[in-house]
Amino acid sequence: MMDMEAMVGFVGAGTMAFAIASGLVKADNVHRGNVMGSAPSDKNLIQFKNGGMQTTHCNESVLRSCSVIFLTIKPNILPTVLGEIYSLVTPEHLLISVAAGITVQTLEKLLPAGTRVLRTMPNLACQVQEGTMVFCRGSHATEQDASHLQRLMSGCSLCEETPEAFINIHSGLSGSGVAYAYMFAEALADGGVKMGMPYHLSLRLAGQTLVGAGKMMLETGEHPAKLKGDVCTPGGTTIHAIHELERGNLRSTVMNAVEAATNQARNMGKS
Ligand SMILES: NC(=O)C1=CN([C@@H]2O[C@H](COP(=O)(O)OP(=O)(O)OC[C@H]3O[C@@H](n4cnc5c(N)ncnc54)[C@H](O)[C@@H]3O)[C@@H](O)[C@H]2O)C=CC1
Ligand SMILES: O=C(O)[C@@H]1CCC=N1
Repeated sequence: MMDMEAMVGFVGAGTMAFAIASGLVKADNVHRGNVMGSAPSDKNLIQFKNGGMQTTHCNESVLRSCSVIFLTIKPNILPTVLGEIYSLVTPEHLLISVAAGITVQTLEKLLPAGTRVLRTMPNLACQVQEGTMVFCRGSHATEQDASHLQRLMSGCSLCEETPEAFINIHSGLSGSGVAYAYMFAEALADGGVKMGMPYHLSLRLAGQTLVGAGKMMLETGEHPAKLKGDVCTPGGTTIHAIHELERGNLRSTVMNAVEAATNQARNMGKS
């Protein structure tokens, strides 16, 4: 059982912060009134406000009010923001970074000695309780901290503890991967339009096709190659389409995309 009364903070109240915050609230793991997000301008706080969550322009207020805090700012401003809140971080805080590429070593260097840190990589689908997250522990984070995050995320995301090396790979596979899926959905819908179907119907069918395919894979536990085979009638429509996808190097292109994003996350961790 989660402590529903505990405050959960977000330093940075943008897209990813809102996705996690609303996922936690929808999963009934936190009361909406016990979520606090900070950002410099109102523009970025509006979603939090509309969702009944607390907002502030002051990162310090988040540190003073919450013990569990997601660091949901862009990687390039993380050092500046951690510098600003440094003196307010105490052993009571658990800091959970979602910043792509930023290593545990860098986070710990930027925070007071002994700070409990978890490094995570989520994806945007936390917002609809279908997210993925992997995380690793910093040197001072405890078993309880890891279980706390897993309980917190339960109901809005798959959440696995992994070696730190997998975090950048998960950025390439799933953090960014949802964007590849959107491109695939858009292309399916465009194909429908090309063949004469109205766009809105085509788009809804494309989205549901992705949902259904993912659900089949997870619920049956079957390998995607087997499920693909189930769709292919000999001499039928699907195998003709699959031949075209192979001609366009779909699988190799997707593997290259995961590699490119992973390498970019690794580079971001170096600078
Ligand atoms: N967008 C995504 O799908 C994913 C993003 N991430 C990570 O999440 C983090 C945030 O990314 P997004 O939400 O996409 O960016 P975003 O630009 O939507 O959100 C960043 C937020 O930080 C706020 N901010 C700017 N300066 C600040 C400061 N000095 N103090 C406090 N807040 C400040 C902005 O106003 C904004 O609300 C990044 O580190 C990114 O790597 C990780 C996985 C997926
Ligand atoms: O594009 C990015 O850097 C972030 C991390 C994964 C998804 N969005």
